[in-house]
Amino acid sequence: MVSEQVMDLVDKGLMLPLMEEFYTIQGEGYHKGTAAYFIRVGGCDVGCHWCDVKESWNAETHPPTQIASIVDNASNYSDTIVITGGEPLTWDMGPLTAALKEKKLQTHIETSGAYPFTGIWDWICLSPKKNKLPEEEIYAVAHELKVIVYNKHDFIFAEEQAEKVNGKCILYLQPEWSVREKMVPLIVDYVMKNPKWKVSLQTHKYLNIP
Ligand SMILES: C[S@@+](CC[C@H](N)C(=O)[O-])C[C@H]1O[C@@H](n2cnc3c(N)ncnc32)[C@H](O)[C@@H]1O
Ligand SMILES: Nc1nc2[nH]cc(C(=O)O)c2c(=O)[nH]1
Ligand code: SF4
Ligand SMILES: [Mg+2]
Repeated sequence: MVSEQVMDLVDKGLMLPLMEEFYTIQGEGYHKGTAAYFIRVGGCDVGCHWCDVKESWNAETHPPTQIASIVDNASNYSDTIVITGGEPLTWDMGPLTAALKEKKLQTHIETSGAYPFTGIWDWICLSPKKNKLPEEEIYAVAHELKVIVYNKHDFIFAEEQAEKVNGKCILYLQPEWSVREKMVPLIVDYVMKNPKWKVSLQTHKYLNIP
């Protein structure tokens, strides 16, 4: 049981349910290939059936952790900190990102955008989900749009989402891992026909790193 005091600190974003942290190479999207420290925050209600981190969903299984200790630790590893989850925007990202910025660290987020936008971010990767669409405000500030392609309808969904993002946003199609053999040829063909899109692969899975 978590005390009411801890629940209040989590509500304020001063503590966060921390699932795991690891220093690795960003595998996906625009910053692919760049060393970064990942902070995976528990809690997600979006429910993607193909989610590759379902253990993250239940916030109660991840210990509420003081943001000061998360930041002190992260600053030992890298100048670039990727906040992921779970769905990080489940929580108020304001205090965590303010503390990271105070240490002059680059703040990146991986998000579905399904909850209100909070935090100070140097890079926003928006990966929208059909079952819980992004809140409107994130489309104007996203730096990259990364649509997961599980079936052919996802190309239509990708175009709908591309209509909504700002003009500078870089557009990626990323195969859902379990169907990659089937979807990669379709994505390659689609990108050659529609070159405003780029291919993103989960390169960390090919490299056998976290
Ligand atoms: C696990 S999610 C956590 C962050 C946030 N909840 C989100 O979905 O953006 C991190 C990234 O992995 C992608 N992802 C999750 N499962 C995947 C899978 N099976 N194949 C390809 N990409 C996947 C998500 O779309 C997202 O871009
Ligand atoms: N190496 C590596 N790159 C990633 N990019 C996004 C990830 C995520 O799960 O959010 C991820 C991840 O889990 N590992
Ligand atoms: S939104 Fe992200 S963490 Fe949540 S179920 Fe979907 S892929 Fe997994
Ligand atoms: Mg991942």
